Amino acid sequence: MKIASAEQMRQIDNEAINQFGILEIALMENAGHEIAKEAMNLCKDIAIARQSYCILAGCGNNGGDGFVAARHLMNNGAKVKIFILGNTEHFTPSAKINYNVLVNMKAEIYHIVSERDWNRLQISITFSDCIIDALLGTGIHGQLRENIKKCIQIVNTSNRPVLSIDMPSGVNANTGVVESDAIFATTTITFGLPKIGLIMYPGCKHTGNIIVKTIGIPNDLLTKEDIKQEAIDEAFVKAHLASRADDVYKGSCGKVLTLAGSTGYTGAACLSSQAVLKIGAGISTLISAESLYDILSMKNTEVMVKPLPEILPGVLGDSAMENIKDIAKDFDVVLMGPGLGRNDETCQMVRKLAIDLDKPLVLDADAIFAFSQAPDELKKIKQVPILTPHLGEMANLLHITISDLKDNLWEIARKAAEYFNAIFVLKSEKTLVVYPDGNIFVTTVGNAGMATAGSGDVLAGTIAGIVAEKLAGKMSAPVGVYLHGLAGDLAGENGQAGLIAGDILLNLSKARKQIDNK
Ligand SMILES: NC(=O)C1=CN([C@@H]2O[C@H](COP(=O)(O)OP(=O)(O)OC[C@H]3O[C@@H](n4cnc5c(N)ncnc54)[C@H](O)[C@@H]3O)[C@@H](O)[C@H]2O)[C@@H](O)CC1
Ligand SMILES: [K+]
Repeated sequence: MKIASAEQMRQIDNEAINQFGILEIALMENAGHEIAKEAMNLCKDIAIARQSYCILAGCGNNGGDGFVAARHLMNNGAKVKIFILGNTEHFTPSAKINYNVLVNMKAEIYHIVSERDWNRLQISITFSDCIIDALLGTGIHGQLRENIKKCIQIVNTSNRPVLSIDMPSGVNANTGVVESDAIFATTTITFGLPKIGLIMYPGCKHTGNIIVKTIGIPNDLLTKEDIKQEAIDEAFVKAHLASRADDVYKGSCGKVLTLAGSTGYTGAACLSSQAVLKIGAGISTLISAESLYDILSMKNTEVMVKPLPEILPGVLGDSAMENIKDIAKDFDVVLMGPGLGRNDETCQMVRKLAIDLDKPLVLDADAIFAFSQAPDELKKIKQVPILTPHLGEMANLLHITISDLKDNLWEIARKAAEYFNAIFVLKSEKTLVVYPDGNIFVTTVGNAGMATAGSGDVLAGTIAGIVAEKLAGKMSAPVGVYLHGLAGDLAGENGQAGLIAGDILLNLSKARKQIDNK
């Protein structure tokens, strides 16, 4: 499913209204109806006449959604109290209409002004079965006003179920940034498309379950090409990863040549070349500097190891280059970089190989470092390469600081992908896959336990394996990112702290089965 910024969502709403002729009030009605249904679902263990709701509303359309929900809940027989924060003179027209309806229905409405109002709010929250958060949606701007902040703090310490409307109030819809406070929701019901801030940190920690309702917005608007962000979720992977045929043989399942490892870093070579097989490719061959051959062949059984002449103990350089080019002819994909080392000659070899080989390439770790010494060389690569930097490696490649990169991550990543004509898998707590055409895919799986040595090596091998198997085509990088994250989540079921890269490796086939089976 695509994900939208606040501006894109506003644009979609406007087009639904102005081009398709759907009234704003109708969209709000649909939204409010869905909210009421979900609220009753959250309270389904309580008889409807005993259900008690506390609706916290701002004066924008988010509050308006809350007013419609209040009406539907009242009509169903639930007890509803509505608390309004903000200046009612600033009601949006649609919020005002629905507020007036509630007044006509003699709904229990309180405007939070005095200390007494705050006390009443506190008590109502304590005794409610569900709080509906209709304070702020995509219209948040600037620092939170003090009354909203105070209200959020009361909700967050109440220990009651919370249904947030569109966004957990306080989370920036464009970035996921929480400036000061934000509601921690049990469920967030969002409209049209999920907003970027629901997917990114720290916003994603505030959402609880996310439910998306399209509220009658025409599908053409929700799938427009100019919305260039998409979540990598189960549906995405199922749509893009074809099933393996029955009549395959190892050669037809994809062959990956891995150039990885140096003295002290044989583990990186093993993890990446083994991940190639564990994710499903048929053949994995690892190039080794000759003095590492014994250890690498001891550590690998299914991966074939080819020793080549070295320039220093455990270090590959010019002397291996022609051999590698020759060997690579038989492979579908070349993966370079995990633990390969940063010797000048190694770096030069990596750059020359990447430019000369007319093959799909996955460049990780030290291969990315090699290009940071001459970034423009990346543009000479014949096919669109996949680079898998973490934020530090990306900043180093672009010769900027990590904090500058973080401040404007999406824009910088988009520009870099376009400039270098490369696919960037930007590894962080929310890994992004950025394409030269500006499309960004954001993963929805993975956990903090995966911040562990070797996790990136497994990812590089996973992606190379998926590219080689040719079942996910242009979407191999996001599919690989998802399967790696899912494998990490499966491994994390036994505890996230202490999860090691080998655990992710072991769970790759299970992750893939989970996608194939469902
Ligand atoms: N436009 C549409 O067609 C639809 C909009 N919908 C709802 O409308 C929402 C967006 O509505 P709006 O654009 O009116 O915006 P919001 O209702 O999200 O926020 C605007 C209100 O919040 C206040 N506010 C903004 N920043 C604040 C801050 N830092 N501290 C305290 N108060 C602050 C403003 O004064 C204003 O009252 C969506 O999130 C969604 O819930 C839905 O009704 C579906 C249809
Ligand atoms: K909200």
